[in-house]
Amino acid sequence: MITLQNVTKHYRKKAVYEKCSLEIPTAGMTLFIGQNGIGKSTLLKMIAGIEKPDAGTILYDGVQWSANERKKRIGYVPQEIALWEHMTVDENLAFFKGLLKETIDDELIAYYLKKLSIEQERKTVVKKLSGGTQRKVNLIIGLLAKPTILILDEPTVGIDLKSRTEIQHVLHELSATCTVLLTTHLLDEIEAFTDNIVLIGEDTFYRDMLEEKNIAYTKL
Ligand SMILES: Nc1ncnc2c1ncn2[C@@H]1O[C@H](COP(=O)(O)OP(=O)(O)OP(=O)(O)O)[C@@H](O)[C@H]1O
Repeated sequence: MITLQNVTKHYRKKAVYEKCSLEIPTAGMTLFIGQNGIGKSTLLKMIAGIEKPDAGTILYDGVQWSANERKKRIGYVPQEIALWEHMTVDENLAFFKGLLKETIDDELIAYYLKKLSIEQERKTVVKKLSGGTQRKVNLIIGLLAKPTILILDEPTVGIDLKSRTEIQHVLHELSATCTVLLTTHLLDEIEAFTDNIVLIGEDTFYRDMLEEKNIAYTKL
């Protein structure tokens, strides 16, 4: 269980979270949904340890993790592409592997490249790849450290249906052994990943939509 206890986060005068508490199961996949600007990315960044809450505590299976533990155990895949664009896919993978102490082995990397249909692109420089392919490489980078928690901020934004399906399959598979947390604005993803949905904010559109589709959710 990932537990948020009385978490408060402000940006200048804007209160994004005010004494918020939430329990997120570590089994399976959790989707965070809600309108633009409501605080989904902020929440994921706080769980990943990239942003610090102003007050409150985040516990991982009942304990607080040090910055080092979070770095070791949490894979974070940002919304924006975080790759070296003048380097090839293989060079990027080697570079990011080099920053880590323990990583997944090359066979597993080859497995993900194949599952995501990008094994032909290994020698291509990133700037020549489509946005969708870059996003897939971004995802594999997030998996390199063998995370026990994988956090993805809109992992399938702006990519075609086939690629989205491939990413969804990989995430489903991963969620059997790893906690997967992600944000999405896509209805088909909300319907496909109904393990655990957290609705952020008060907008009734989302609540009505989930209730109409009979999808259970937790409110934050
Ligand atoms: N570094 C920052 N400095 C100042 N304000 C910020 C910062 N990061 C986020 N915010 C503000 O905090 C609020 C929540 O932002 P956040 O990015 O978490 O929302 P979101 O739900 O992920 O949005 P979207 O769906 O558009 O990605 C927004 O009002 C945003 O402008």
